[in-house]
Amino acid sequence: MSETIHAFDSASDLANTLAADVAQRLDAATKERGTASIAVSGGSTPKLFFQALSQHDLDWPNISVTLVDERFVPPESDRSNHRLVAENLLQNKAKAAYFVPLFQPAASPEDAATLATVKTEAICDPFDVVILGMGTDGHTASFFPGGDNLYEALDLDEPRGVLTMAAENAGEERLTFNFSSLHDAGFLVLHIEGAAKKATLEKAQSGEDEEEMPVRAVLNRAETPVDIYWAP
Ligand SMILES: O=C1O[C@H](COP(=O)(O)O)[C@@H](O)[C@H](O)[C@H]1O
Repeated sequence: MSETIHAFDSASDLANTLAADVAQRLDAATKERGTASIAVSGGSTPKLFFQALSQHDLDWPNISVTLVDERFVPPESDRSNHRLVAENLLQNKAKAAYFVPLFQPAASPEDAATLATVKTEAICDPFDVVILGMGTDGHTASFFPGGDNLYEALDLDEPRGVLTMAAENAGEERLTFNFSSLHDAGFLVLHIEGAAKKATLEKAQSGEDEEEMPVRAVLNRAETPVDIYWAP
C-alpha cells in the first residue's frame, strides 16, 4: 500500500547497498529462528546484486534460496534463471546455501508447478526476503499482461504456491510463485534499473488496471510496503 524509493548513482552502488540490506534481513532471521528464506528474480538486472550478496558472511547452510519465477527449461539452458543464480549467487560464501529450484524435470509445466509447490511450502510462509524485477511491459514475477493464469496468480484468496503462466511476451511457458506467496515477505523489494523502467514504474503508479500492468498488484495490494531500488 505504500512504497519507499531508494535511488542510486550507479548499478554497482545499488547492488552493494541492496546486498547489505538483504544480508541484514537474512542474518536477523537466522539469528532469531535458525533459518531464513529468500526468493529472487531472474532476467538481466540482478547479476551484480547476486555477486555482491554471495560474498556476505551469513549462516548460508540455513538459508533457503529459490526463484520468484522460472522458464520451463532445464538448468543447462542459457534461458534458465536457475543457471543465472547458480553462476552468480550460489558462489563464494553463498555456495553453502540450500537452493530449491522451480523447474522440475516433470512431464508438463503443470506437473512441475505442483512439485515445486510441495518442495517450497516450508519456506514461503512467509518468505523473509522477496526480490522482484519488472519488465517494461509492466510484468513482475511471471505475472504477464495477457497471461493465461493471470487472474488466479494475482488472487490473494488463492493458497500459496507455484503455478504456470503462458503469455505472448513470455517466451517459454513459465513457473511462478503466486502473489499470495510473495506479497507479505518480511522485506519486499522491487529492483529496477534504467530510464525505461523508471518510466514504466511511473506509468504503473498512475493507474489501477492490473491486467494492463500486473506490477500494480505489488504497488497497490501487497501487505508489505514495497522498497523500490533504482539506478540509471
Ligand atoms: O522474464 C523475466 O523478466 C523480469 C525482468 O527481467 P530483466 O531482464 O528486465 O531484468 C524478471 O524479473 C523475471 O524474473 C524474469 O523471469
